[in-house]
Amino acid sequence: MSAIRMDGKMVSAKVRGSILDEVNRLKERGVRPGLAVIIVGEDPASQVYVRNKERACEECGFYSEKYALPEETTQEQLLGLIDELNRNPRIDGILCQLPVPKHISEQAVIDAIDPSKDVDAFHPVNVGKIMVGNFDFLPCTPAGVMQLLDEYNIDPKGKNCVVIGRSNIVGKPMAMLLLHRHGTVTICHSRTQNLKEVCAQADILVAAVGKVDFVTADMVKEGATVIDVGMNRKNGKLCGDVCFDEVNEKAAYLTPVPGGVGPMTITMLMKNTLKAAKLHAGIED
Ligand SMILES: Nc1nc2c(c(=O)[nH]1)N[C@@H](CN(C=O)c1ccc(C(=O)N[C@@H](CCC(=O)O)C(=O)O)cc1)CN2
Repeated sequence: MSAIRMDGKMVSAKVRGSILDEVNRLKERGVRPGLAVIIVGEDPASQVYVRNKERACEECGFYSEKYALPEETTQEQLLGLIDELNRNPRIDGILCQLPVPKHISEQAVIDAIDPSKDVDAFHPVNVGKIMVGNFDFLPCTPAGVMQLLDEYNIDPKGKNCVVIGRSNIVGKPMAMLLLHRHGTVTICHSRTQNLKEVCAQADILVAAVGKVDFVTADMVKEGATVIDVGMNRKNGKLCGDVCFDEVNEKAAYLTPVPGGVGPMTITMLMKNTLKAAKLHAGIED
């Protein structure tokens, strides 16, 4: 039997609808969430993501500003812009699309964003808050995965959860969020021994590796939930880390690429921006 597809587009549309409702209510109190999106250089995939973030802002009734800076932008110039946006009261959320060009330090950019406007939740202050379980914002991709699990009534509590990948953006925070929900979590990476065996024990398997067809059916437990966070290209076509057709026959739940975690990432950004606006306006949840 084929796996149930976890439909990120459908869940996103639902969440964005409820965000728009809340934005309409906030309008009456003179509050409109504002997001500034910065992109440096011409990376084609980043341009697509930034365009989709602008569209999501429109859909949710947010105010937005986009800063498309040339590849040669210096780190000083970029930090100068972030400093201005930190002080701009119309802007509740700031993000710089990653990756940035090599001559710019990604960490310096992240560190420069006011933690109260860090809607990516990449700033060390927000990372620390997530560690202790007392956070304002959750990183968008892991938060999107958690929302998808909730929508399909998949509770990580007491389950074996395996995350493949240990990036600061996805792998590490993903593991933390599953742990907060009482999952028994293992993080795997390039030096993990017996990777196949470890993955095959997973009730919930999250692949965030960035390699085409990395997760094959023999790595998947019968009836598992498989979440594909990969964003790769095979013969020009977008695909994830999971060998979809074969894993589809073994898993109980599976996210497609495209249409799974990706749309959720942008929707969670909207959720964080709404939260930032409410925090700045002194409105409790
Ligand atoms: N500042 C940030 N940079 C990056 C982040 C991030 O969360 N913050 N994550 C990724 C890219 N990303 C968001 O920025 C992202 C990736 C993919 C998608 C998405 O919707 N994918 C679609 C397919 C889109 C396409 O046609 O290419 C899907 O999976 O259906 C959204 C956001 C790295 N950088």
